[in-house]
Amino acid sequence: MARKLAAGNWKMNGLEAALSELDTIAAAIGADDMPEVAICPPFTLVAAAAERAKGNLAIGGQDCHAEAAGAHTGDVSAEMLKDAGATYVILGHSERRQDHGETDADVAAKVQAAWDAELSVILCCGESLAQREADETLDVVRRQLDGSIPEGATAENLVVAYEPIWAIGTGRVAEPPQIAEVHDAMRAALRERFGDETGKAIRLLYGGSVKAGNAAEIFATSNVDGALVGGASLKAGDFLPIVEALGAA
Ligand SMILES: O=C(CO)COP(=O)(O)O
Repeated sequence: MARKLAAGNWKMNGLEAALSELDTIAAAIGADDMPEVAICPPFTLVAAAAERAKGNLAIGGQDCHAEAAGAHTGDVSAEMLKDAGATYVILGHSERRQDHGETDADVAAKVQAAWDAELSVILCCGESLAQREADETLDVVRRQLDGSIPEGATAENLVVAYEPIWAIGTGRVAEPPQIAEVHDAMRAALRERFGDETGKAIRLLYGGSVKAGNAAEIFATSNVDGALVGGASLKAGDFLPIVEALGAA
């Protein structure tokens, strides 16, 4: 079974001083028996973070353009992330889908660009509160997976993160049975589409108000191979207990 993954998404947070948190995280996770740990800082810190991670810690971007280069003011390509030292990129986060109108087709094009640049993708999906209340969760997630993942997924180039929008930054974490229902369905969909071996090995992360206090319960849930952590990844003191809980799970 693939190594579990604890990934931190710093979102639009972090000035140079935040790299001291990254140093603390990188120093703490040297041991081989720890899960894999990735931090995805804002673009401005990717190169410095990769330099300071010293190979203990994977570094990722939070988005990339679908094209490799060109006249796209303000955008960053997958190849540029790779060049800066990133090995991961988060794509299809609900904040990008909402703030920038990204569709599943847009996300799929970005995933392909990331793969072309040999980055591993952390692909996000998840329903809104209205969709959950309308009992559409499994359909929404299935549609996002079908539409956002191109052919050619492997356990090395893809990680899928289930992040219910109503649980992001709200302190309202999904209940383990709710997480299990979606993760089991995602696992089945991936096995159906990419074959048993690949579908079983693609890591599935839960994201949405993961904290030290709820991490153990989440990591004990069916088909949860790690977490994508927002707010609690900004401070080493908040993030490391989550990493330890994953190691112990
Ligand atoms: O969106 C998230 C990670 O990508 C989750 O954010 P929070 O952990 O702050 O709820």
